[in-house]
Amino acid sequence: MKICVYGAGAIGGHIAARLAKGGAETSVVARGPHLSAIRASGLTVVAHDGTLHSRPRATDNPAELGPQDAVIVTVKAPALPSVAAAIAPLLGSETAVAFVMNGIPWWYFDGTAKAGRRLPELDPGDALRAAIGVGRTIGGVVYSAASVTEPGVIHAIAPDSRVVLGELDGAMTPRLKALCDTIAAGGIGAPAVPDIRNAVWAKLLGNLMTGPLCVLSRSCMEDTLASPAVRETAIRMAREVMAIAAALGCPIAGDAPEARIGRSSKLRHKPSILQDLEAGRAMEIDALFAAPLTLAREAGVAVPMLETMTALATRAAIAAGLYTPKGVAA
Ligand SMILES: NC(=O)C1=CN([C@@H]2O[C@H](COP(=O)(O)OP(=O)(O)OC[C@H]3O[C@@H](n4cnc5c(N)ncnc54)[C@H](OP(=O)(O)O)[C@@H]3O)[C@@H](O)[C@H]2O)C=CC1
Ligand SMILES: CC(C)(CO)C(=O)C(=O)O
Repeated sequence: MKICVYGAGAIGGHIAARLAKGGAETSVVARGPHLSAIRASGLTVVAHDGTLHSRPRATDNPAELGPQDAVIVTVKAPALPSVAAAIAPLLGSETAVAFVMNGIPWWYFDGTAKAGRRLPELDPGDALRAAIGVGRTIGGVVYSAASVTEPGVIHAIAPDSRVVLGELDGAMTPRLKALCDTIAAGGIGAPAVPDIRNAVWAKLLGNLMTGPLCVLSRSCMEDTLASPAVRETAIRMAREVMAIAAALGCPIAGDAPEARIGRSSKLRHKPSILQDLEAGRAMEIDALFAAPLTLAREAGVAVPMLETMTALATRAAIAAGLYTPKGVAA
């Protein structure tokens, strides 16, 4: 398959490395010093199962790459309008576009009975909807703990990295299977699921139970969760996320919050939203904090711990000049 990873940072770079390893015709859209390094020396990913080195075609100009079988979008949410503005040359009549990101996605209601509903802050001006369209779109989440440690070099430390993909209407289509198989050929899990919104909420659980706390502590998950009181707070936040997800018909299966927090507290990973704060990059407040709480309020689910912690973390983002409230999170 001919696949372009759009925004080959920590997550996209790791996925691109897996695609290349699995034999896909891989290209990346990147920019700045990271792009220069990939062009000069290739992409290096230090992963739990060894170091992957590949030389994908790399550019900041999608027109150089032309139409793809699939595009995997892995930018941070605030960069999505720039993707909408530039993605056209990558799209042929059959190109699928998978969004592999954290948070409530722009397409959340598409493929459901509430298909007309929008969360405008996630796709301002319907730019993605117009440029890409719902028909091309595949939903995705990723389990990973990755960072760009120097231009061209990514450390992906989680031993169980996986990409979960699903069609918006739950169909098990050939294009979905082909994309999952191609990613899996590179040595990471890539299950296709019939209930991608459940996967979105299951992943959000991880982001919401540690993200706000780590933003406040400015520390990695292990250090943040070292205190029993903080761990207890994280467990209460996890229970609140589970309550929202259940109320929305997307129950989160799997381990109890205690076990999840136990695993997180062993990771010396700074959540990507903290990486953004430290690097002075626009933060994914709308997708990770504001939109889930909007949905909680609409569903009538009380989430006092999440309200407090996300409000404080949002305030830190505003104070750092890395987030401008659009109404819902103010
Ligand atoms: N890092 C992690 O461990 C995890 C992250 N996630 C999620 O995955 C998604 C991606 O995160 P992550 O990989 O950490 O983010 P990164 O910032 O590491 O990667 C995004 C990359 O996209 C580039 N980019 C943005 N806009 C453009 C553009 N218009 N043209 C070219 N390149 C562009 C960025 O460049 P620049 O740096 O110049 O802005 C950056 O290199 C997010 O939704 C995140 O929440 C999910 C699980 C774990
Ligand atoms: C914290 C983690 C690894 C999982 O919740 C994540 O998704 C992130 O770094 O953004």
